Amino acid sequence: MALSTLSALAHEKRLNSKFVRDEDERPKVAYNQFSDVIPVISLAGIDDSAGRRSEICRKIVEACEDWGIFQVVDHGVDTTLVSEMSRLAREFFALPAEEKLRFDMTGGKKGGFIVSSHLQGEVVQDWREIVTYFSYPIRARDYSRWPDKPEGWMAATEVYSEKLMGLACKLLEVLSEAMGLEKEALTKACVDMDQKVVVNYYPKCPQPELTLGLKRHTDPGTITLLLQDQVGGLQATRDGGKTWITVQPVEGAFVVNLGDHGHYLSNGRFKNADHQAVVNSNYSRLSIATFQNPAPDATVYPLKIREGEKSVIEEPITFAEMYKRKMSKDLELARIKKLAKLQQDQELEMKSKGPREIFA
Ligand SMILES: O=C1C[C@@H](c2ccc(O)c(O)c2)Oc2cc(O)cc(O)c21
Ligand SMILES: O=C(O)CCC(=O)C(=O)O
Ligand SMILES: [Fe+2]
Repeated sequence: MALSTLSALAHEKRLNSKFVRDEDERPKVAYNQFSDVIPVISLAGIDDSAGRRSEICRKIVEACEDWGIFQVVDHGVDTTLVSEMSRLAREFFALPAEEKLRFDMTGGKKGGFIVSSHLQGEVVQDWREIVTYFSYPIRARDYSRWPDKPEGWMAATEVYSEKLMGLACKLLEVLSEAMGLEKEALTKACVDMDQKVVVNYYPKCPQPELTLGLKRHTDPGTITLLLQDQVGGLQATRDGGKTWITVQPVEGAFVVNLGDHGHYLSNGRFKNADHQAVVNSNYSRLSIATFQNPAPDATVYPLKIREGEKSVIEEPITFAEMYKRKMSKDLELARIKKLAKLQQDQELEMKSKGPREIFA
């Protein structure tokens, strides 16, 4: 059975088996057990080179070296626009299934609505619905894949995309300077920057301890700006998934995280944040991720290799190739995991049966 939306499953008592994760992948920390280790940085005064700028830049760079994640407030994106975006996004997910499915993107359509994972071939499903649209470069926009409901959504998303592109470029300027390069170095390395907006909706979940809203990953692109509501669920790890922290939601803030491209361009100096989203049975949750990616044919190679360092990348490759390799690696890992699980189940079955039953 193909999944249409999660609404029906959300009302069941037990979690549908398609969403049940292996024990090692299940949440280790609650969605609302917040940590304050991820810094919240005010950008007020960032354009004033004689004033607070150097202090702000220092904090941003420290956070990128430490976790690859920080939050920004006083970022200059209008608060009314931000709350309009959240309100309209929530209204979209509250539409009847057939309205959302008018934008169904199964079968590889570029943008629209889909349930769960974007990775075909994943064995276990993520407990989320998404609506996504490609906003930059402007010439590549396909408005027929942008939802036309609720009213006002399209106009709000256009302005939102433009403002977030501006904020992302400003943050990349800070990181370029920290690498001892010209301000535009990172944006230039993206050639013609792509932007993709993914709105994640995580319905209430009957057994949240068995599943994830979005499995552990690093974002592939340069930098991601995430707007989250006050529920909580975004988690990060710095030790390969042994321990996790839940990011404290801050009203009106953007969570900023670096992706693989940002990590490689800095030759590993800036971390690509390793993160996931957990769900809960009390509240549904909404987050809006704005991915800033390089153009597919942009070259991926460190912009600066410090003395005594080796490049983290063997040879220059295109972003399209980097993305393809990441996807195949993710799928290969999923395949190995599935095989290992099958084998383990078979061994358990053999052990539970006596030799007479097996050879009978
Ligand atoms: O949905 C996501 C999450 C994330 C991601 C990308 C690639 C992976 O292999 C992975 O495990 C997670 O970043 C994204 C980047 C995009 O451009 C689109 C997405 O839908 C996503
Ligand atoms: O919803 C969240 O908190 C995380 C979303 C995310 O990591 C993503 O969309 O890539
Ligand atoms: Fe992510």
